[in-house]
Amino acid sequence: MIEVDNLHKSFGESHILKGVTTSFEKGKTNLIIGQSGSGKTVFLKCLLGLFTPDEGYICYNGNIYNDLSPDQKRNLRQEMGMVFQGSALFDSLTVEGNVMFPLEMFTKQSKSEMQDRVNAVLKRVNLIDAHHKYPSEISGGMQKRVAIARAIVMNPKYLFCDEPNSGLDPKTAILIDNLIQEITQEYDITTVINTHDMNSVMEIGQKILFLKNGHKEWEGTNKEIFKTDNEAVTDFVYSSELFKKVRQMYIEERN
Ligand SMILES: Nc1ncnc2c1ncn2[C@@H]1O[C@H](COP(=O)(O)OP(=O)(O)OP(=O)(O)O)[C@@H](O)[C@H]1O
Repeated sequence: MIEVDNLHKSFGESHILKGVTTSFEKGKTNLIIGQSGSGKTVFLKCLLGLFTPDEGYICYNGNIYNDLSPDQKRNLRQEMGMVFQGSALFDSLTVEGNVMFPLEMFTKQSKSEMQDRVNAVLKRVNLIDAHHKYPSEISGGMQKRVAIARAIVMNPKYLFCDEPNSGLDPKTAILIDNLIQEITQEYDITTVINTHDMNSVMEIGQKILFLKNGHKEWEGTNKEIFKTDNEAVTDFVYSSELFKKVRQMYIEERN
């Protein structure tokens, strides 16, 4: 579980995060949504320990980050997996090499232990015959699977994903969303996902945090987002005609 209390972050005169308080439960897919520039990436980077908040704190399974020693902070970072926007695979390494990379960097496992672990996670993301291919030789959806395999190879307690669906067709996007949700539940990970994708909100938004101009405008579940009367949320979520119609149908069904 991650608890965030009164988080503030500024860059010079620009006050970006303005007192965000929220929590993300483990075993759940937690989504951060909001318009471009609302502070989602800055918030995710604070959760990753890449930015130091100016005020407030972040607590990981009961441990306040600021109170940890440098060694404890290093250990905590190794419990975090990250799926970057655009996958960020190493072009010069094979699929297997990409997934093995964190094990080689951060563990003292033998070659055969690492190989077993790499095989297991590649199998888990349904990539069984791409071990020796290079990123340029596989599809965007397969690259995302490799990125997810690499993010979970160290058995993380926390998984952060920045726009995991960007650049994917809607069907592949749903498969990737479902895979992230299954893995989150299976391994009881606290997963936080930055997204613009309204399909993701509806499909896997077990908890949704809506940021507006750096503050928490609304939070709730994908079921609750249908019912909310918060104008900022409805303006944002139902900016497409399709979703306006879906909401209307839902309201009519309820009445
Ligand atoms: N390192 C930085 N230094 C200065 N300003 C920054 C830095 N990182 C982000 N910002 C500013 O913080 C604001 C919020 O940016 P952020 O990237 O968090 O938005 P976002 O909600 O993720 O947007 P998008 O959906 O477009 O990715 C922007 O005005 C951005 O210019």
